[in-house]
Amino acid sequence: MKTTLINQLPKAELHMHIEGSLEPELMFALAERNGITLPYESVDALKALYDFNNLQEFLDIYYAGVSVLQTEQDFYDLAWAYLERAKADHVVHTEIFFDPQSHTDRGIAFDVVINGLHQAFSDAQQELGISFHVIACFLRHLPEQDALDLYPEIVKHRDKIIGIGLDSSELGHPPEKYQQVFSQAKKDGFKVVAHAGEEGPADYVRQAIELLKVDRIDHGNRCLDDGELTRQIAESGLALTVCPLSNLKLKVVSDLQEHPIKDMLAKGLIATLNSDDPAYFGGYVNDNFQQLAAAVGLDNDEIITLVENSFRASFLPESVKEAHISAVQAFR
Ligand SMILES: Nc1ncnc2[nH]cnc12
Ligand SMILES: [Zn+2]
Repeated sequence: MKTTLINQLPKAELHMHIEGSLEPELMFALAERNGITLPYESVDALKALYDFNNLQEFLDIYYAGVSVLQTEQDFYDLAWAYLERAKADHVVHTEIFFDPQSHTDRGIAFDVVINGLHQAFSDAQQELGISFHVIACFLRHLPEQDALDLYPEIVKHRDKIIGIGLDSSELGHPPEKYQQVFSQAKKDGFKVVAHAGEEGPADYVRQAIELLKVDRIDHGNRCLDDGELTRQIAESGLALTVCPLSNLKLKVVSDLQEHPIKDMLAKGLIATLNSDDPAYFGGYVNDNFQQLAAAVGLDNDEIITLVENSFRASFLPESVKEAHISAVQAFR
């Protein structure tokens, strides 16, 4: 049974926005705790809005939702809720994104955000046995100067942050816009990743690789439009963090049966499966595996390869990666 295999496999999750794990029930609870009135009548009224035609329609709701996150405890509770779900899905390592500007731009101190998140992840490492890395993403719809202004805060917390990323509205905001801050981060020894080729063209994927020198590509679906680029990515071993239910909900694919995951694997790409914004897209990582497996007919070998890839593509030390990969190989 695929469901049993998927549930039992120890896995890493490499593309999950912590703000995108804010379930409607927690949003309402935090709103009440902080004396905030949400512009939605009820949890059900909010959920009814989770019907998106594109990335921007989702982002508008996602940025409105973060208004309830005010204190260190709020960020702790948000992260802890995700970690309990991750544990249930047998996630043993997670590399999560957060969007600092979505908080600092409304007056929440960077320290409040990172300290709350870090405490939850440290506690989870002890109590739930889940290791973690944290990646701070810049919002690409904002000017690069805003990212440069924020960057010293990230450096100040470099003991808690492994890398920087690039997310938000992709079309019209190509990776080339962010070369300065990415080259500085690279020089400073941070890992660098970028969302590319989710809605944007294959050329944005090429820019992320050549201009930002990314260590991993988030989404990357549209690289498939360019055969030569796809071959280069496969040859270089650069991994893609693919998010099937996100692709479906944001209409990157019109039907899960049309998801290009098999094509990606057949072309030698190191693809991984992830939940992106699970509270908004209808499923955590195992739901992504299960629904995709059912839709495109993934066999056991392909499922195991995708899980092996999750460790291979992680920023864990090589020896730790190898130990996780051996544990996964035992399922072959
Ligand atoms: N899927 C996604 N694409 C771009 N930015 C995001 N921020 C949160 N989820 C995102
Ligand atoms: Zn994402």
